[in-house]
Amino acid sequence: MLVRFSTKPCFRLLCRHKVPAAGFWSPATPGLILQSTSNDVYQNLALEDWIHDHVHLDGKPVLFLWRNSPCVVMGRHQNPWQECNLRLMRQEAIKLARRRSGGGAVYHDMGNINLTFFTTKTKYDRMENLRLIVRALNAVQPHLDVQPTKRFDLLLDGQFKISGTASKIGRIAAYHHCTLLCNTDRAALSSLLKSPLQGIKSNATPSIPSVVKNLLEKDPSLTCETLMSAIAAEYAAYHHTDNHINLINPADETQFPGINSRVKELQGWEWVYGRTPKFSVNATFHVPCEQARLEIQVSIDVKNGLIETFDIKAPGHWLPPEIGNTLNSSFIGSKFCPTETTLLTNMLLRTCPDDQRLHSKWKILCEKIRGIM
Ligand SMILES: Nc1ncnc2c1ncn2[C@@H]1O[C@H](COP(=O)(O)OC(=O)CCCC[C@@H]2CCSS2)[C@@H](O)[C@H]1O
Repeated sequence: MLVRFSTKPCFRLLCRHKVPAAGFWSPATPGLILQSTSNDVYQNLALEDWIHDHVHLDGKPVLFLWRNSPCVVMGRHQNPWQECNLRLMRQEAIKLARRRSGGGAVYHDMGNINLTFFTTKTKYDRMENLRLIVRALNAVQPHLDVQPTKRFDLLLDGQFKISGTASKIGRIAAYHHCTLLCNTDRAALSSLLKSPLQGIKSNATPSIPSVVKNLLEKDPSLTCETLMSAIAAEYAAYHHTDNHINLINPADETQFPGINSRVKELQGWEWVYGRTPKFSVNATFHVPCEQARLEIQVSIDVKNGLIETFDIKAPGHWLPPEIGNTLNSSFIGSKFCPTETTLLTNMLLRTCPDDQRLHSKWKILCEKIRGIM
């Protein structure tokens, strides 16, 4: 498979808006294949949106190939507390991203390839793209049994999911992006995509869990690089275009003006957590009390990631009602987030009477509350 690499496609000739010139791009080429040099999920998602918003795709579809260091990418209308194990993600420094397309939450690492098919809205065709991937896979390994489903997943051997799809359709442009599991850490995938929380009520989009498999488990001689080259070659053949893979750096503000502010937005708490559809949590904790265990109930409403109502129900002999009320009202308006809860708790402890027993109860309670965030 002969795929040539080069680094500077010229976006000026492609763009709907004026951007600085860079490198080469033949306007006669009926398509373009790009590959990101970055493994940062926020930069790659920002580049997708940049291309969607700036590039003139009429008669020039674009295929963008990218891989990320370990992260979870949820859909635009999802609830991260419901979809993933946030505590584990923080512990392992796994990034969390919210994409602009809908659908469920997936895990990415360097063993997972992402493919984004950009077209005009009228040329948008997910099944055509998936069939192209299947042809590419069969060109590398004719014995692979891979089929697209009605949900636009790709299944290996009729049962194992190897690819999930999502898309964004704009006024003029559209993109279909999908994953391809080559050699992903499946243990990490399943532990990170499992929320330990019960008792969340929301209208957020739920993910549809599947049994997944890596293509390399089927054929250990495959590599992500071979598969990307095969897909690029098939894309070039199908679109009668050059099979150059143009390497691009999404951090390059001179090629992609405004990209860095898009990256910042995608990294921000307001986008990742604050865009979660309104939800409520009901949790029950047990706290030690003399030789017994007491039950404490907490109900929280969260809107835009901020606590809207907070109601803690604890036996009056354990937590004096006026302290419970202070806790309830002080949480209102703060972020549903453990760091913010720690700050709040420390501040409250400084203002409350110097009662060591109360302090320790308060700390236990706040630790439990942090545990659900
Ligand atoms: N990387 C990857 N690939 C395929 N399937 C996965 C992956 N990670 C997790 N899963 C499985 O899919 C379900 C969720 O399926 P569900 O159908 O709910 O969601 C999706 O498939 C969304 C795909 C989004 C693709 C985008 C392309 C570029 S940025 S992300 C999850 O619970 C796991 O069982």
